[in-house]
Amino acid sequence: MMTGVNGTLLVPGDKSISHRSIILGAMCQGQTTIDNFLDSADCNTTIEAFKAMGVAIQKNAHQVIINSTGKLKAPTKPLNMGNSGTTTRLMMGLLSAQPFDTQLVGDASLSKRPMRRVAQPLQQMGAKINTSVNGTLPVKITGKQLHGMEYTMPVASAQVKSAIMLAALKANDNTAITEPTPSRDHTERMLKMFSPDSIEKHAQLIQIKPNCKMIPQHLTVPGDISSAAFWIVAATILPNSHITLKKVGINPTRMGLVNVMKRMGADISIINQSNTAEPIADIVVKSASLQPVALDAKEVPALIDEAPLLALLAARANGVSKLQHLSELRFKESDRIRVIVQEFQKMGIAIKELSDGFEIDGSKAWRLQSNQLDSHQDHRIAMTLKIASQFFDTEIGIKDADCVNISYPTFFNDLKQLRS
Ligand SMILES: O=C(O)C1=C[C@@H](OP(=O)(O)O)[C@@H](O)[C@H](O)C1
Ligand SMILES: C=C(OP(=O)(O)O)C(=O)O
Repeated sequence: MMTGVNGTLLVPGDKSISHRSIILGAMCQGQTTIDNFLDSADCNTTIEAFKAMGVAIQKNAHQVIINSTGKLKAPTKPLNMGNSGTTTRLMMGLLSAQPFDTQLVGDASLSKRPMRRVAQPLQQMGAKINTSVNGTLPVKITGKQLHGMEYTMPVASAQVKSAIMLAALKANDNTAITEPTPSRDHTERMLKMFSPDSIEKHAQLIQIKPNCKMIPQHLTVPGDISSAAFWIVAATILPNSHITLKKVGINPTRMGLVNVMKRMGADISIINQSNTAEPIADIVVKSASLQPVALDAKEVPALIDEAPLLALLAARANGVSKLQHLSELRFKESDRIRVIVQEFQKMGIAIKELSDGFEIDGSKAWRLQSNQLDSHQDHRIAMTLKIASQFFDTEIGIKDADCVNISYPTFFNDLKQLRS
C-alpha cells in the first residue's frame, strides 16, 4: 500500500509579509519586532538592502528586530537584489522618492525579469529610472520629489501595486490606484497598521495620502499559504494521507488554490480561524480523487505562485484540464509554463504547452522517462517536482534542488517528517 503524508506541521512564515515587515519597519522611527519572520534567501536579500542603507536589523532564532531612524542613507555600492522579484519591485518604488541615487543588480534569473511594468507608472509620478535596453536589471534610480497620480493598473500585480504605494507615501500629493482584478493585499493591510492615516481602500480603489505618521509595530507573520500549498497538494494526491497545517495565513487574496481544489473534489477543512490584520487558521487535508478543472481569469492572481502545483493536481485528475490565463508564469524565476511542460514530460505525464498555460490529461498513466529532473533553479519548480516524484519507487534526482532556500529552506526536512 502506498504511504502518504501524515501528521501536524507548522509551515514557515509568509514570504510576502516578511518582505513588507522589513520595508515598513525600516520606514518608521523606533523599534519594530517581527516574530515568525521567514529566514530564507529572498527575505534576507531585503534585510541586507536595508542594512546597506544604514538601518540596524538583528536576527535571532525566530525574531527580527529593526531599529531605524525612519530615514535611509545612500548605499555605498549597488544593492544586490539576488533572486527576489518582490524586493526589487517594492524597492524601486521606495527608492524613487529618496534624496539619493541607487543602483539595483540581481542574479541571472532576476536580470531577465521585466521591470518596465514598475518603472513606467513610477515615471508617471516623476521618477527617474533607467533600466537596461531590455527593460530589466541593472536599474539606476535617481532620487526625486515625486507627485501623486491616478493610475489604473494594466496587469494584476501586487508587486507593481505595492511599488506605487511605497512611492506614493513620499509624494507631494495624493495617489489613487485602481486594480481591475484584486491581487494580494498585504501592503494595504500592513500599511493600515503602520500608518492608519495614509491609506483608504474602497473595493478596488486604493487611496494613499503622503507623509503621514509611521508607527513601529510588533507583529507576527502567519504561516505561508504558498509553502503550505505543497503539503495541501501532497496530502490530496498521495493515497492514505491526513495532515494538519497549523497557523497558516488564509487571506482571501491568497486562497485561489484551495478554492480551485475544492471544485476539483479535494477534502480540505479550515478550522480554528482567528482574525487579526491577516486571518490565520489550521488547515486539515485528507486524500481525495479529483475531477478536471478550468480556471477563470479573475481567480488567477490569488493562486499565481501555486500554478505549478495546479498542473500537478490536473495530472492526477480523472480527465482533461485546460489551465489558461497563466501567461504571467512566463515572467517568474523561470518560464514556469515551458519548464513544467518539459519536466512533467520526463515523468511521462500527458501535458501540452498552451500560450497561456497547459492542457493536461490526468487519466493517462505516468511513465518515468528519466530519473534526473531539473529545477531550472526555480524554488517552486524544485518543490513541485519533489512532490511529483513521490509517485515513483525509483530515486529521482532534481538538479539544483537547494534553490528551495529562496522561500522554504526546511522543505526537505518537513517532507521527511510528513513521510515518516
Ligand atoms: O507582492 C508579492 O509579494 C508577490 C506578488 C506576486 O508577483 P506579481 O506581483 O508579479 O504578481 C507573486 O508572484 C510573488 O511571489 C510575490
Ligand atoms: C515569483 C516569486 O517570487 P518573486 O517575484 O519575489 O521573485 C515566487 O516566490 O514564486
